[in-house]
Amino acid sequence: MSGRRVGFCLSDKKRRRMNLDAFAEFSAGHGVEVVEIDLAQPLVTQGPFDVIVHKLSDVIVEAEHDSQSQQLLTNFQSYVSAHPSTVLLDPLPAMTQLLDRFASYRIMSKLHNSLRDWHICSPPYLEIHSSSDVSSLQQAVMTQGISFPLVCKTRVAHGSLSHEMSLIFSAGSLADIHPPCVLQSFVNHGAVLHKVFVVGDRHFCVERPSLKNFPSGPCDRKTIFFNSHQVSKPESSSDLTALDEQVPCLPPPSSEAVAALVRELRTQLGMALFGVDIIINLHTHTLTVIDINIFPGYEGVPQFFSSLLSHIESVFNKQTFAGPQATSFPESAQTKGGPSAATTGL
Ligand SMILES: Nc1ncnc2c1ncn2[C@@H]1O[C@H](COP(=O)(O)OP(=O)(O)OP(=O)(O)O)[C@@H](O)[C@H]1O
Ligand SMILES: O=P(O)(O)O[C@H]1[C@H](O)[C@H](O)[C@H](OP(=O)(O)O)[C@@H](OP(=O)(O)O)[C@@H]1O
Ligand SMILES: [Mg+2]
Repeated sequence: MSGRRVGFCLSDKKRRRMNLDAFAEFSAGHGVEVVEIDLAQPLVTQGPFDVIVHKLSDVIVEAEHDSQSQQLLTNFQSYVSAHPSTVLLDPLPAMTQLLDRFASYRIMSKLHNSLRDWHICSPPYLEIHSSSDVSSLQQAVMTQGISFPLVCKTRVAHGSLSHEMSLIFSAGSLADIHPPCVLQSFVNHGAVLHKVFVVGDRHFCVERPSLKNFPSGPCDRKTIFFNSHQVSKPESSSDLTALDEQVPCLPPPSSEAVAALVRELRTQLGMALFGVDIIINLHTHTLTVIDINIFPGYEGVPQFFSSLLSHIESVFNKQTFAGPQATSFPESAQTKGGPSAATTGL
């Protein structure tokens, strides 16, 4: 793959979290040059690029209200429009939709239809666009079939504020929400989260800590405010994740069902780099999708670098054989997962 150039456009935090320097070294060993793109400088003087890998979520969200960020985004979009043979991982419209929980939860809510045979669903949820009185909220919650406890999450699905959420136990506590937000029925799942990390046509399942079980139904308990990064990171351990009583161990989600889910989401989203958070309903054993993330951290996936480079190379091959407009990716052979991650064929 000599002479191939891959541009990366990441925040400093994301660049460090991903260890881009190590990926650049790894890629150089395969004849692929990794170039860090400076959004503040003209891209045309930094290119050309065969592929651009980016996580512009910061810029996209800030561009809503900041002219400088809007200019950076416009510069980027102008370059991409002027260079149609440069493949974006992932396309901006696809990424933008996942920055809005209203949009991503609409996609999740359709899964039980498209994946009916696999008994895959997502919890009932309600979009709260603006503030209203508690009795109207209570009525809307009941009409939508949202059960208590429920989880309140910000509409914006990216950045530190997006991980601040709350567990609400009764109608009276609906006064604690701050619209715009979503209210999603809480599902008891034994404090185990299954993170599915997708890289092109491969995916890896990683178990993580998760919120513990709570008694179903409304109860007179104060709202619990928490940050999701205190709950479901590999090292997360708190009163919120420690089960109050032992429950039977649930089997992990079937690899066939996860493969069907990933196939469906890849088609729906048109993306190659995303994460899906799955829990298993303690009572029905239903595979329940609670979240979708763009370009996640892939922590616990030792095959991330090789899978990302393999996917980038599949894009190169597609470009070579099908001309510069090609952007869909071939299925590729699977490799066995590492000790902490499992891959299943698609
Ligand atoms: N409907 C739900 N039922 C049960 N637990 C839930 C539900 N929604 C969220 N949780 C718990 O809260 C945690 C964070 O939720 P979610 O993944 O939506 O937040 P997030 O900030 O988007 O997370 P991240 O971006 O880190 O994946 C989950 O890992 C899970 O432990
Ligand atoms: O853009 P943000 O900060 O929302 O991206 C998060 C993402 O939402 C997930 O929280 C990632 O965690 P995992 O799903 O566990 O991979 C975060 O990855 P991290 O490695 O930075 O914790 C993203 O930052
Ligand atoms: Mg999540």
